[in-house]
Amino acid sequence: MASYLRSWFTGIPVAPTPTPDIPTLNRVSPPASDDGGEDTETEDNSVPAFPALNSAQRAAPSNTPRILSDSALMPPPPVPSLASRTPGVSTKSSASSSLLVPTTTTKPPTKPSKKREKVALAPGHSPLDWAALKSSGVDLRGVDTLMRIPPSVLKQHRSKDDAWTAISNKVYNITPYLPFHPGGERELMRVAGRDGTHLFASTHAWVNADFMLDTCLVGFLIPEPSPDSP
Ligand code: HEM
Repeated sequence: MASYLRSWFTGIPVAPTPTPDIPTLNRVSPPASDDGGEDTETEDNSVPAFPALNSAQRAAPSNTPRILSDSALMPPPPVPSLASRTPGVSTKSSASSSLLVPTTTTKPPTKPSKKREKVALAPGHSPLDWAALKSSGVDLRGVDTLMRIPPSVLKQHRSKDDAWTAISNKVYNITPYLPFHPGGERELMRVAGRDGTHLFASTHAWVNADFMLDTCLVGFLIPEPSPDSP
């Protein structure tokens, strides 16, 4: 066994001692004599060298990292026209590598076309007050039943105290909502007596008119009936 281990550690193959009846090729396992034969008396207890004397580690020149000198290092990439730059002046050729603010940002921002006015609502007319009024059970429709309303009928309701508008084919009485509208009465009156779907959506598409005005529903917008129809 000892000779087997020694050959494994040192890497030097131990020449098998061929015996007449055992072919050399079959000697893959330690020889039977290792278990307690003649080798036990001459057991080798010497500690093998580590790394092995003929190992690749020992063969390597040195594993200490080599400190490269400046001349041995890869040179940095050339900086185009950096040296010839005048501070504060943009050069077209070095526009991509320049640290200057792009010229496009020096233009003043264009003014918004329309200014949205903030409207101060009267006390007691906050969105919460409107929600409370809606759920109070007070009649906000002003009509007994829901109706089919053609544009000609809608047109007749365009005064502040009797204002209707159509949004997505639903006709609402907007009179009670006028003092609660965050955009102001004047803006809301622009859709009185007509289809306000487009103006409403272009102003605040995120507002849920159906929810805001559900208790103000008076009917549904229908196409104008032709004069010939009965
Ligand atoms: C007809 C039903 C309408 C309802 C239920 C309604 C409802 C509302 C609501 C809830 C807000 C507040 C939105 C928010 O804070 O984000 C608002 C704001 C506003 N609405 Fe309306 N609106 C209506 C129609 C209109 C119309 C027809 C116009 C203008 C033509 C208009 C102009 C505005 C404006 C300018 C604001 C902004 C107010 C601000 O920024 O403080 N609204 N509206």
